[in-house]
Amino acid sequence: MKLPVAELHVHLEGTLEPEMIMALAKKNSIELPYASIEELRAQYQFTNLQSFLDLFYANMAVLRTAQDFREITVAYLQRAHDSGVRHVELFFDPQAHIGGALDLREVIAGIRAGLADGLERWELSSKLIACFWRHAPASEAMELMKVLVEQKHDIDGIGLDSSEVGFPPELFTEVFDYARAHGLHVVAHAGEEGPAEYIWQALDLLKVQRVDHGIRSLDDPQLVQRLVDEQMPLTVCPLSNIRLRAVDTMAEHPLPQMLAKGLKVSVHSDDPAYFGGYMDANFDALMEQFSFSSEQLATLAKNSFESSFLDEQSKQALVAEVQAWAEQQK
Ligand code: HPA
Ligand SMILES: [Zn+2]
Repeated sequence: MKLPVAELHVHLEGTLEPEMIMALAKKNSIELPYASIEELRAQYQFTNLQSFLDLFYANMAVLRTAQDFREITVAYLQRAHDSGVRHVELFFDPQAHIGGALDLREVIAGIRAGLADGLERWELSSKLIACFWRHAPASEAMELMKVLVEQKHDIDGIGLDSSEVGFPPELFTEVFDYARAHGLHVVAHAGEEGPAEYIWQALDLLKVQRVDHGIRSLDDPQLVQRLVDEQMPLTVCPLSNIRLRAVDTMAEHPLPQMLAKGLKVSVHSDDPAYFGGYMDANFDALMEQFSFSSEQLATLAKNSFESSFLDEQSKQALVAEVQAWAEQQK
């Protein structure tokens, strides 16, 4: 039996494997600046978050039809299912896909069709979260936020992603107020490269229900205390942190320290096609370095379900499966 987990921090566009990028470019007659898959793969050397985002945004332009979105969603869910994932809360970047021929409604319909396929084929449940770009003006996010609500687009929540340093959460206070007032779940990337101060802002101004990454919280003991007291979920992405140089080596990754402090951490894959793998690869890398006990693994898995936006009954059923897994390890 695989360790059952929830994937709460994965960007759909970050699951586009190089083979899919080349195939979609060909199908949609899009010229890529790479002659071969090897040339494309050679770009996957990142020095920081921005160096990754530049490639990530360029590559996602190959997505042009609702069917493209459906197919990449199903391909991801297949991969997630294979690695023990039982529930997914999927991010996508609407601002990357509007302005062209495709309507936002078709993008969301394509993703939702893929998510429905996943439920039918693998009983994999899901939520969909639209992330706003923090490098774009907050006024643009606000306009889009209103469109999402007024036109009743089928999303479960909103997030905040892209370039972090220089774009503090406070810029998006109004957007998040609006989302909460309309019953949407709210999460935000904070403390990946940016300072602990951005995590305070995400809590106090955006009033988020989860912090994505949050590793820089360890710089601020008062913040750690607050996060522990509130049992605020932090979605940690080990391979992402290494590949984007937020952390130098796996040996220095703060996850064991975060667990030991009683922070509500869980493990996620962020942009698995870019960072060296899916949920299983993240756990393998952690195990190789830290040899976590089955109790520690069960805590990470239990946290992932408890941090999700599933209803209480579903959470309890999945947590019971984690306990059954832990029993089997004895
Ligand atoms: O790790 C990330 N950080 C910020 N924005 C992102 N968009 C995709 N992945 C990321
Ligand atoms: Zn992310």
